Amino acid sequence: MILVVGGAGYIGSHLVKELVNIEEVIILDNLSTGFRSLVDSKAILIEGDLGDEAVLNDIFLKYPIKAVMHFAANSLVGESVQDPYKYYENNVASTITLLNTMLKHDVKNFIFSSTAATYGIPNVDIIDEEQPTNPINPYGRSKLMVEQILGDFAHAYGLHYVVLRYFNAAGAHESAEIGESHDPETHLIPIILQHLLGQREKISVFGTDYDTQDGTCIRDYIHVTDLAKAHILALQALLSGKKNTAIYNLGNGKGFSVKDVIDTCEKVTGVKPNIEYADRRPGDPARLVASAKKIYEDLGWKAAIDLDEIIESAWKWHKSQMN
Ligand SMILES: NC(=O)c1ccc[n+]([C@@H]2O[C@H](COP(=O)([O-])OP(=O)(O)OC[C@H]3O[C@@H](n4cnc5c(N)ncnc54)[C@H](O)[C@@H]3O)[C@@H](O)[C@H]2O)c1
Ligand SMILES: O=c1ccn([C@@H]2O[C@H](COP(=O)(O)OP(=O)(O)O[C@H]3O[C@H](CO)[C@H](O)[C@H](O)[C@H]3O)[C@@H](O)[C@H]2O)c(=O)[nH]1
Repeated sequence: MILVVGGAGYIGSHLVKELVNIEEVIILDNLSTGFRSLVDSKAILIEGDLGDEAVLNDIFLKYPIKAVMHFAANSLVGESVQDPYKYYENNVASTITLLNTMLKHDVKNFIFSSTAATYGIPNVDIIDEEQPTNPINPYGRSKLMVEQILGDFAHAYGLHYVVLRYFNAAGAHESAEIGESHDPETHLIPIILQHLLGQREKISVFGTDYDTQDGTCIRDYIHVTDLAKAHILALQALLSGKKNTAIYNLGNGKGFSVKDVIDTCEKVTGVKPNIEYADRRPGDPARLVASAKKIYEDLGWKAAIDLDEIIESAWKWHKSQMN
């Protein structure tokens, strides 16, 4: 049985949809940003907080948990600058409670959702895991702190872990039963699609004077189902003893500018957008593109879904939400 913390959220629910086919799944989620409706009916959902030791103890006593996959976090960069306590409390302190309780019950396999934000502003075009980590906001720092804690816990307590640093997660499940639901929504692709469905007046492009080909920021968009598959390979590597500790980037290895993404959305949907060119959003690096070579070499994982398909899947989901 696998415990998925934050399994009612966007990325966690997509992982659960794949994982229920091969393992029994129990989800712990406080539904602060997640939704009961995203949870697969084959999984057990416990509504509770990951910082609540009593709830965690009950779970580890009652269920034979082999591994924990930890998606739960607050993850809005701007909010983390305004309210760092919330981020260090939920993303770091509560994660320590989770790790400590796991270890007390002799559960030693852990998969952690980290982020490209741990790299800060990189000075290379393609980022591999050897690049220095230098996060520029409390959100990125909270994730890097947990990565460092995992290293120390592995050394001292024999914890086995895989850290997955996602670049820009996007898209929806092929069934269109689940997809990206954040409230408020801050991510580029859902914002564009909501606009094209008439739910927003316009799209604001944040910054046109970056040192990139068309002046807008470049990102590496990765489909949630590709992310889910990487988690399953990481889980199998931990459970089989093939890997004890590892850090991997998860991305497509291809960069698309904000303008490229808007153009692709227009092509996929056939709807013309209303675009406003606005100032830069604070804290945005000009370019974040992954090298995911390491996880390919170690576990054979490679992203399979390209930007057109990512947007097609997201469009299908957003249209289904209109009804
Ligand atoms: N979305 C992205 O592009 C992206 C990129 C890099 C990393 N990440 C990381 O991936 C993870 C999942 O992101 P997401 O976009 O699915 O976010 P999300 O907000 O949709 O999901 C997070 C889930 O965790 C739950 N949660 C939060 N705090 C909790 C707590 N204290 N106890 C129990 N449950 C709690 C929420 O209710 C929600 O269901 C996060 O850790 C995030 O930092 C996301
Ligand atoms: O309305 C919008 C929304 C976004 N953007 C731009 O589109 C790009 C992508 O922005 P997103 O908000 O979709 O994604 P981020 O790259 O900011 O953030 C993602 O990557 C980060 C790592 O850098 C974190 O991990 C975070 O959780 C994750 O969502 C950025 O240049 C942003 O400025 C716009 O121009 N207009």
